[in-house]
Order: sequence, then C-alpha cells, then structure tokens
Amino acid sequence: MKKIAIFNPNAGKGLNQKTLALLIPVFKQAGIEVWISRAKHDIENRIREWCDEYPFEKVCFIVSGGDGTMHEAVNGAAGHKHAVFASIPAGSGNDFARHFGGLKLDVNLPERLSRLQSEDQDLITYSIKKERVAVSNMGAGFDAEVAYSANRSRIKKVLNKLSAGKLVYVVFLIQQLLVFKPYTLTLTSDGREKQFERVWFTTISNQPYYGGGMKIAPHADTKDGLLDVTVVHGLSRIKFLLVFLSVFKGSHISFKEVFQVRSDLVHCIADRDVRVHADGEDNGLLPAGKALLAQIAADKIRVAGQLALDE
Ligand SMILES: Nc1ncnc2c1ncn2[C@@H]1O[C@H](COP(=O)(O)OP(=O)(O)OP(=O)(O)O)[C@@H](O)[C@H]1O
Repeated sequence: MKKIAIFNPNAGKGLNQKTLALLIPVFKQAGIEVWISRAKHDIENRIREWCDEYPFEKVCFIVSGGDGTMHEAVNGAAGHKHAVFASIPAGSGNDFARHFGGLKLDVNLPERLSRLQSEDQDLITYSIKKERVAVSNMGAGFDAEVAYSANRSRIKKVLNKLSAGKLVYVVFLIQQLLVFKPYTLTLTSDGREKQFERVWFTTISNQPYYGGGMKIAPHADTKDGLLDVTVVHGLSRIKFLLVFLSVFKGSHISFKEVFQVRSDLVHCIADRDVRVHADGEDNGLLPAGKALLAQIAADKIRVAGQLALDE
C-alpha cells in the first residue's frame, strides 16, 4: 500500500520544523512519502491527483491537521474506492481524531500505523451549490456563524500559538448570542415534514462530537447508515446559552426545545439566508427557500485509527 503523510503547517499551533526535520528521514525509511501543503485547497487538489495516479492501488493518507484539513482530505478522495485515512490531530478542535482515533507524531508512527486496522465508516454527502462530502457533521445557523467568525479572526492564530485556540470560539459565541436572528425551518427527515420556529441551529451529525469535543449527537454511530439530526429551537437568548453549554456533556438532549431524529436523508429549508458549515468549515449562505440536502454517501470512507484521543 502506498503511504503518504500530508502536513498542514498552519493548523493549530503550527508545524514544529525541528521535529519534522527529524522525522522526515524516519518516514522515508519506512516508505512513507512526505508532503507539506502551503495553502487552503492544496490538500484537496493534491489528493485528487494522487487518487488519479493510483486508481487501483490502496493509498493511505496520513493527514496532520485539524478538522478543516480532514474535510479537505476526504473531499479530495471522494469517489476513490482505495483511499484509507489516518489522522495526526494537530488542529484546535480535532473532532475527527476524537471519534475515529489519531496518531501521535513521533518516530514510532510508522510502526504504529502498520499495526492499525482500518474500517469502513459512513460519510455525509450534501449539496448546496455543488456536491461535497463531510466526515463529522454539518449544520446551519448559530454554530456556523460562530465557526465562520472564529476562523476568519486574527486572534485565532495568536491563541492557537498559545495552545488556547478554543478560547476564540467563546469570544464569538458571546458575540453571536447577542446578534444572531433565529430562523424558521422546514425539515424533512425519516420521511416526515416538520416545521420549527425560532431555530438557533440545525446540525446533521455522522459522529457524536463537534466544536472541539461538544457531544452534540451523543448516540451518533458512524456505522449505522443514518445521520443524527439535532434542531435547537424556541429558546430565549438566556435559555439558549444554558442549552448550548449543556452540549459539552451531551445533556442538552433532555430539553424539550432540542429535537433529535435519525434519518438517512435530510432536507432543510429556511425562511431566510442561513450560514452553513461542514466539519466546521464555512460553506457560505443557504439562500432562503432553497433546499439543503444531506444524506449518507453511497460509498463509505475507510479510516485507520483505533487509538481514540483521550482529552
Ligand atoms: N491545504 C492547506 N494548506 C495550508 N494551510 C491550510 C490548508 N487548508 C487550510 N489551511 C489553513 O490552516 C488553518 C486551519 O486548519 P484546520 O482547520 O485543519 O485546523 P484548526 O482550525 O487549527 O483546527 P480545527 O479545524 O480542528 O478546529 C487555517 O489557518 C487555514 O487557512
């Protein structure tokens, strides 16, 4: 199997050049090609090229970065049946590795990698302007606005360097709490249509975690062929804050204003333009009245990584 280690030097605290200089010869010796990305979209594009170069060979992409980097990587390999992913969690959130497992970046990585089993896992396909995939979750509303503001802010880079990247989300959570305007949602899931008023956010989850360890869909299972939909609606600003904070523990599901359903196909229409994220990455605005369609992808994603993060 061809093995390629891909590094996003801008994720999290940034790449430690000294560590990498030490590791590159070890990786090469173990037959692992090393590639360092420079700019957004490079990983997606380069992985697509590799998949075209090796159409019938198994290729293991060992990806160092956060959830945004994993989002790029899985989109690059979408439709390629022989791609396997392993994650070196190096971002500020790392929800991919929290659920699927991650590898520590050290000289023993090649040996650990060779012992890992890979398994097929569900993947989300969604379409707004074009068809894309998301591996952990996607959503519309308040959380997408928080992620959008946080990822664009300069303070995230500074806080990441201080290993406090998550703090930026608290800053923008408070800001959005003051300005966010809830929307009306028409949701079709599990074959039924339902309307919700004063919706703060709608999340479509493949796995339990999002936002850096928040248990938004505590019972989500990446092998059940179903998406876990969460709609948080009908709350005052103060009560919404209370419910949102309870997501860290997963206890939000006991509030009557939190609706959850499982479905292989989900259809969302909002009454106003609403911001959408996929794996925490901005996907622009879903225009009012236009449908966001998300479903379990026909093809599974193969992931190697049983050493789940224990944070
Ligand atoms: N292919 C790429 N090559 C280099 N830099 C990238 C690439 N894609 C994104 N970036 C930059 O990397 C940073 C974000 O990476 P990523 O989203 O993986 O990690 P994070 O934001 O630190 O953590 P998380 O997404 O887990 O919260 C941003 O500064 C972004 O501009």
